[in-house]
Amino acid sequence: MTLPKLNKNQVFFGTFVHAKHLGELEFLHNTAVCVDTSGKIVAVEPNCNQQKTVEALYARLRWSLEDTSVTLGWDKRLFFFPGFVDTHAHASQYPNLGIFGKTTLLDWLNTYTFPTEASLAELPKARRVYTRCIRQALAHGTTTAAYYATIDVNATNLLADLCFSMGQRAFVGRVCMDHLGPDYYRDESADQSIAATQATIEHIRSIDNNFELVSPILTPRFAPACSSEIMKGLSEVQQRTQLPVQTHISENVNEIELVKELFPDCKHYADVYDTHGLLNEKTILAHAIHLTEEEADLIAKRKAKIAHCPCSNSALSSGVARVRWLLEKGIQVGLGSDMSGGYSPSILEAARHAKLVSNHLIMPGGTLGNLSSEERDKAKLSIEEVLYLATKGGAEVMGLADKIGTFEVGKQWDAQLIWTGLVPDEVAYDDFTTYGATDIFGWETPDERIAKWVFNGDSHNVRKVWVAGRLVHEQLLRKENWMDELSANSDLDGVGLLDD
Ligand SMILES: Nc1nc2[nH]cnc2c(=O)[nH]1
Ligand SMILES: [Zn+2]
Repeated sequence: MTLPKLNKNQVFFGTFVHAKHLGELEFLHNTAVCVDTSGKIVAVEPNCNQQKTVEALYARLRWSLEDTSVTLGWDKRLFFFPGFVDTHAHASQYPNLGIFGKTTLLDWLNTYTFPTEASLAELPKARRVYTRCIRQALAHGTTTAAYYATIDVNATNLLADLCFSMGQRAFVGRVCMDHLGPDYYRDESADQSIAATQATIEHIRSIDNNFELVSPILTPRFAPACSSEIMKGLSEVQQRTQLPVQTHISENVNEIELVKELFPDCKHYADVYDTHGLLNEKTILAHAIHLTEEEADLIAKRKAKIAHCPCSNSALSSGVARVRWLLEKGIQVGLGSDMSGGYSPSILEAARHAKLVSNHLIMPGGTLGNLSSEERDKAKLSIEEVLYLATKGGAEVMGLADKIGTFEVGKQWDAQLIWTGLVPDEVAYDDFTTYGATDIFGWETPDERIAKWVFNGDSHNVRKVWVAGRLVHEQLLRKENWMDELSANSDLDGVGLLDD
């Protein structure tokens, strides 16, 4: 199968905001973005508030009004933003979002994670979980995600099917782990694990021949859960297929000790992946918190990428990754929700958290607290920088920078239409209307509006979402009578939530 063509060309009018370079947001006002039937941007035209510019644009493209569908975003509460890229998410852990107690990585895996992942071998349950996971990700503006599924081939294939049918761009990985995991959740052998991975690759090829929307990704869970044989086997598959690879690195201090014990001949954690042929420009490494200088230099040399997962790193008290340090070494960095080490499906949440933990790093008592004040200011990430990581940075990490991440001719229309409430001139104290959590009064500068969205925005602000030109999410406005509806349907899930 391949993606069917759209039946119309499309033009989007309004304000477009994107980050073409680290630390810079570009605002394109009064602009039209034209998208052809393959979902590709073919023109980005300024001054389109003028009729004659629009007419000339249609003439140049040889498009007629009848063959073109139009989305108007002229309202000053609206702007288009590139779809978010989640470079690290465990779709199979979605039902556990927010559930982690006081655990840290290794006991969290055994207590919450492995039992949940194992339970998804039951396909109706997997369908329910994966459908909600994708729906929520799209509703939060995530147009592309690198997903871990489970060790189960059928459930992993189902995740790929759902991404394709719900229209999310995704890498889907069947988790490989033949070591240390519990008896009930472990591959039987390296050979079985590689054969199962191969089965998922073939399945994804059968639904998306050229991996246009959904691609397999080789997924050794992390070094402690993988034998040398499994890692070597996956490296051979990669050399044959050129597929991307995802895994974890240097997330937790106990995990690092375990890696030292298990691989005594390797110099360090990064060297484990390197000596097994898994450290290269197609590798996405999640976390990378406690890397040594030597490891970071090796990662930079191999051009491997890093998924920064600040919500997870805070939730599991893993530590704070030194993002500025990684970027200055020339390593490409994106953001990951790391559901459900992370508590939220939202990459906007990851972006704001990335900003805040970069502040924590340099506070007195923080890891870099002894730096000079000039160096400390430099280590902090700005809003413009975290929005870059959430979009173009993520695209680079996934090897998709030529396709997504910004609004430029030649890229795919992967976008979200953001709405920020505008408080009316007159508000009464007994008016209970809210305009989302981002109250815009109208006097804010464009940068300030973006800052308010980054710190208080959520899925309520995401009006529409497109992937490859296709509308994949549209916000349904809340019905006024939802309370009546709940009491009329008292068997609805969740109604008695507070009773027991
Ligand atoms: N955060 C996180 N780290 C891991 N390391 C190995 N497996 C996992 C996982 O599922 N989540
Ligand atoms: Zn993870």
